[in-house]
Amino acid sequence: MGSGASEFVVVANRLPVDLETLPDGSTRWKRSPGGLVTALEPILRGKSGAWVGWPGVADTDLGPIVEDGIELHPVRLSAKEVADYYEGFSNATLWPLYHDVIVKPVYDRTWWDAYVEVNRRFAEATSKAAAHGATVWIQDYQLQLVPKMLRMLRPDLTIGFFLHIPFPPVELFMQMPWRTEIVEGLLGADLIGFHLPGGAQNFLYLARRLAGQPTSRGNVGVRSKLGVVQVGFRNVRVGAFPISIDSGKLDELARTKSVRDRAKQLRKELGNPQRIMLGVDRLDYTKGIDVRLNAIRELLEEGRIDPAENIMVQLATPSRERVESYVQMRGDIEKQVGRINGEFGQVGRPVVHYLHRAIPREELTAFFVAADVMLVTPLRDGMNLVAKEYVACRTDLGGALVLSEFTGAAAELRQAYLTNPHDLEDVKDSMVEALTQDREAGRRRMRGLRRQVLAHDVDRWAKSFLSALARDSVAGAALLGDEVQA
Ligand SMILES: Nc1nc2c(ncn2[C@@H]2O[C@H](COP(=O)(O)OP(=O)(O)O)[C@@H](O)[C@H]2O)c(=O)[nH]1
Ligand SMILES: O=P(O)(O)OC[C@H]1O[C@H](O[C@H]2O[C@H](CO)[C@@H](O)[C@H](O)[C@H]2O)[C@H](O)[C@@H](O)[C@@H]1O
Repeated sequence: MGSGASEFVVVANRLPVDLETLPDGSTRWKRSPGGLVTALEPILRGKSGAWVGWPGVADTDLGPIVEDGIELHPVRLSAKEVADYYEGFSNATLWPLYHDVIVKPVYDRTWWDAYVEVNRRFAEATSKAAAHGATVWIQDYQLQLVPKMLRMLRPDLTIGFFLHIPFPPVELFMQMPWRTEIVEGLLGADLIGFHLPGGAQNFLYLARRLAGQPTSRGNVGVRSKLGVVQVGFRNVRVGAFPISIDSGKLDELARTKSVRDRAKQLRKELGNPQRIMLGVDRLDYTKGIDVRLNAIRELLEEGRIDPAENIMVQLATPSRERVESYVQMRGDIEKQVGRINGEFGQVGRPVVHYLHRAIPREELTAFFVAADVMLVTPLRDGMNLVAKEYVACRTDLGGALVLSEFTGAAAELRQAYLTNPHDLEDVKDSMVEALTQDREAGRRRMRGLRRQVLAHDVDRWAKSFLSALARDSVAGAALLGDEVQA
């Protein structure tokens, strides 16, 4: 297969923009949801590379286009492939399996066939876009077979892979009927990145057990002490690179007069309550939106918070709306919101303000600035960029972050009010602590959080991964890894 022109290629299930069809039949590009796009878009813009991905709608044939300075290579998916590969295998098999089986994963052989087929198409499209000797960075669980497929097509490429969601413990991963194929697919990369050392360790163990490859045994560090898997003559390195946000840019945006004025106005529109709690999530069962709503309801029932003075705003971006577990969860959450407002709200003064739509970035920033307590309560989350965004927006050192221990972000944001989302009493106590925190103590916590988020931004994440990828794999392994043992 011939080579293309791009020296640096990002490959992700989604392009950074989705093609949207308007009611009059015309189309326009709209930013894709989720943290992966938030993180990668600024990096690619700075590198004039290419992005291979799905435009978000089925059965659309599009040639390469340039959008906002990024060369986009759309990959076509049929409606059946969207159902089987994206909604099915990616989001009803892998997503729940990798998120602690919060929902039972479905193992369907036709979905697996579609996953293989679509991964092959992504590998072929990437092979066409990448120049000889280019660096290719493959993203996330939807494309775990692409590294091996691409290496077979293009042995000249340097291939990195990053997993944005947790990599599960061996006991759970072993459920997967195609577990060996997935591990071998990933081993096609030169460097495999995870958010946390735990994910990297889980993978090393499985590479030994399922692929039968010798691996290093020592602990993997954060951006250091990479693990190594020996695959024939190749050394595949494995490491932890916690992702982040463009903290400087968000800090700047949060300081603008328009955002600060809008934050004040939002407080007024919400009835100037003493405390505003905020949740911002894709509407996903991993995010623990139900956990925080249950906690609020019980706190109200117990009289520990006053509904006239403590309100909550939940911004929920629509997500994976045709996947059964998402349909059901939306119904459950909307019922919970209705119940709380029915029991504790007043006419014109609900306790929970719930919006099911995407909010423009500037408006979202104003919500972060306006909120006294940010509620981030996932049952499991790879990282959770929202937690970091809230911190970056608190230029005034105000606010408090309640953060689930089961997010990747909790490993870095130690001054948050950390909580176990499986323990409702603990969540309630953390919320009350955050709502009633002493001003000075709160400022100290926020100062510590901001130090972490501003020093470790998305640029540092990308540079740490890409510079490790650039290091010669043999010499790099000797320098960075532990001794390799069978
Ligand atoms: N502009 C905008 N961004 C949103 C909205 N809801 C969530 N996001 C962004 O989507 C990203 C979510 O990332 P993360 O918390 O890591 O969770 P993920 O959805 O699982 O990727 C963050 O950058 C959020 O700011 C919204 O309504 N509007
Ligand atoms: O593309 P969708 O199916 O609409 O889903 C949106 C994205 O969700 C996931 O995001 C993850 O990546 C974030 C950045 O690393 C991380 O902070 C978060 O914890 C993850 O859940 C998913 O991994 C992406 O592939 C999706 O595009």
